[in-house]
Amino acid sequence: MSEGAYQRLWEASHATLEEVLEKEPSLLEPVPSRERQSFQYRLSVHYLYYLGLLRRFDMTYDQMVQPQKRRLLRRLLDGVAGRVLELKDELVRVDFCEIHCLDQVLQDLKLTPADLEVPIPKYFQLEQSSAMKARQQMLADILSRLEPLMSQENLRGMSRTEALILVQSAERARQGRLRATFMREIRKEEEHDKKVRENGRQRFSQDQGALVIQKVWKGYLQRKRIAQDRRSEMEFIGMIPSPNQTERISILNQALLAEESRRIRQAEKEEEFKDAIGKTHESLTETEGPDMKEKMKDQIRQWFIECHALTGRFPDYPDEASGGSYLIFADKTPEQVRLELEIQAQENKKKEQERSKEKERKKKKKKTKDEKSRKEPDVTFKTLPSKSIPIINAGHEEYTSLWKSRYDNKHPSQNFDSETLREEKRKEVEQEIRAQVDELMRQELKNLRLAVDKEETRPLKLPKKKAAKKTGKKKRDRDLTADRSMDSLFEELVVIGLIKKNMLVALSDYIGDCLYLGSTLTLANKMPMPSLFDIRQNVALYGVLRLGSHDIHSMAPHVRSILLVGPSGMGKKMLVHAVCTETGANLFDLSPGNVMGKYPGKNGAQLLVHIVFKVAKVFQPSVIWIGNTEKTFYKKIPKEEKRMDPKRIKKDLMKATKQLSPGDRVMLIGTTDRPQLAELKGLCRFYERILFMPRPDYASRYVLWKHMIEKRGTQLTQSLDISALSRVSDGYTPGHILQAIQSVLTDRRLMQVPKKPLVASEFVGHLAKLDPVYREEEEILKDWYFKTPLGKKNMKFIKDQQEEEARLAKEKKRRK
Ligand SMILES: Nc1ncnc2c1ncn2[C@@H]1O[C@H](COP(=O)(O)OP(=O)(O)OP(=O)(O)O)[C@@H](O)[C@H]1O
Repeated sequence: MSEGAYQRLWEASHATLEEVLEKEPSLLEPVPSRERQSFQYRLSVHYLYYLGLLRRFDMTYDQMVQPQKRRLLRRLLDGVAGRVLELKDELVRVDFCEIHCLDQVLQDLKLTPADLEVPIPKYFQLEQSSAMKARQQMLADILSRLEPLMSQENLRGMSRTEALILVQSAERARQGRLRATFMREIRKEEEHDKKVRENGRQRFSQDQGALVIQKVWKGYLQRKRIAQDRRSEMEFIGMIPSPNQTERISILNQALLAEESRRIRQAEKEEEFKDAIGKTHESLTETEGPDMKEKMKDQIRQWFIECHALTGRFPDYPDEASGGSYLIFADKTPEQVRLELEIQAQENKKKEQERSKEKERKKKKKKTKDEKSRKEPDVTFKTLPSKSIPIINAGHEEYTSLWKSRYDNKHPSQNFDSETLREEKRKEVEQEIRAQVDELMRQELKNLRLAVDKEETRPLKLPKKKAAKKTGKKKRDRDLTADRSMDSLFEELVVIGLIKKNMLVALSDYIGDCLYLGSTLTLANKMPMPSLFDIRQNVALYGVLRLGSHDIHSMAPHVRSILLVGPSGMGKKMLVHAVCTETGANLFDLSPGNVMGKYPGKNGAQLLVHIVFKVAKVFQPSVIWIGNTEKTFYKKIPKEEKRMDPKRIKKDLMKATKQLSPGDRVMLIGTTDRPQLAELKGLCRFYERILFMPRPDYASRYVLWKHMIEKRGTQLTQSLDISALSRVSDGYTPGHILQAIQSVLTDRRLMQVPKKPLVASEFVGHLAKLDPVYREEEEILKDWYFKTPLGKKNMKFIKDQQEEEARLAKEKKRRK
């Protein structure tokens, strides 16, 4: 695609954005609880629109070359991502759960399930800072240094006798196998001879023989032709993929190459632009600077004189904090400026008085409100004020005023626009020169006062520094490792095994299809369970988008920790690794098993948590993974685990997590398959979001089988009934499915596939050897989930709804 194509895409996105922004204020109006459904519908529509915008802005930002436009696009992209996260939070508040059935909205907007996918901005990986890359290199270096040591530890010596026995048994096995093959062949020959002797040879005439051969050959040819016709028809109607993959792959490769070459051009143009920024700044300072300086001085002098003529005294010079002499240039008379300054001082005083009064008033109000709410629960829905909308608005305005109505929009240039750059830089230079002029003019004003009014120096009004808040914040915690460098702490954590190298796996590798009938199930009063697709989206929203960019993190509602709950093999660990891969985050492993014995002693746990959080914050983004997190929150520690002391770090962990603030890109991810063993309150208080992962449904199992088999390098054929496999694998997790595939598709079997196609029955035997997720286990997990705060709310909401429906039905009956 060309620069023009991306320009058109950008224009189309802004047309949609304008529509959405117009409707934004309507979401802020409170809506009574009975209109919950329509409110949820409006929220969903906005959510889907913003998701689409995020996808398009990401594509345009990734491929557009013009550096000034890219800067604006980046702001818009981050703003829209922030808004998506805000809307997700709103949806959770309205739906009382982490999954949202958007199938109906999807249909109404004429979108496809692929539009529900949360796009991960490509710049997360492409624009990783040099510091992040250096850190990854450092980790690789340390690990490579440790590797020989570890492999030496693992290498167990072998005695001479043991080695001899091993070699002898291998040799005997080889000879045995040879002899067996030899004997089998002899036996076969004997059997064949015996048969010939018994039956005697069948005699055919020449014609009969020719007939037999023709029959067999023609039958074979016809069968082959029919299979070919059938295959090409299926390909034609799109039921099976075309075997000519090379053509498809070469087209894809070409597209990828074109994208890559645009990225290279981006880097070149960015370099040029950076050069131009410096040069423009210099040239403006040299050419226009002196003029600007003189003009400013004249204007300020004029102001001094006018003020003196009007009020009989020289004015106070505005201090630096309030913008210096810039205040005078904002189209105001000197009198107005002076008055404003005085009024401002008075207002500040008033505000402080009012604030203290308001606090008292609020306290009283809260009391009465509490009493009221106890009497009549009145639920209303409205969205919270957004942090990202002002940023999106500003970006949209900049686009409209600067880029929308350009004459060259049809064939836009990839070069930067020097006029726009000069305009921007002029403002900057003006500010710098104003600061210098202010300094000079303050001195001049002092001299004038002395010479004209014989006035000694007036005390300069310094803005009062806000008194440090006494209430609330306690003293900052003591730094236990103040004398250590960050690099040495990092190295220590790697050596000790608390920082690990994450497995490279993309979030898109977490396979799973979405639930297509969510709304229908809800209408039938059946609670839809999260699909693997929902889980992937939630991890993208809570984990990846928040950690990937500092700007998005500080804009989005703050989430410090998430908990993944599901049976073993559901891919919890895989998701943790995927978050690290997509965002380039460090992986800290604070699982109880891994923490055991590290930093022992009374204050060891405190030191451990302190170092981990310190390094995680400095080298952000970071993921702190707590596997088997139920152990850290055990209700009762089992006897056999007492030695491990799994709750050792709990207190310090909770304290340190609370201290994470917006902008600290550190996320705690807990994983567990037995949450019922932990104390519910502590676990739910610690983890802000809980994502429940039940076993996969039919649709997900279907795509899992298909993808996993294809990933092993085989083409699916008609002989393999994936649908049947998906049916019989009900109750099995993706981990089980993967295990079954790995056991069947050995290298040997893969080589045989062209001659002997795969069939479903091959997999069933291996699957049957594995233990599925039993109904009881799943019921326990579900029961646990409905005891969590959000689960409880959900249950209550459904119960209320059912009661309401029953009441309405009764009333209807009575009326009849
Ligand atoms: N949705 C999925 N798509 C592709 N692969 C998956 C999926 N879910 C799980 N897997 C694969 O299944 C295997 C098991 O997953 P993983 O170890 O992450 O599960 P887990 O839930 O953490 O298990 P445990 O609770 O036993 O630690 C991994 O190899 C993972 O790659």
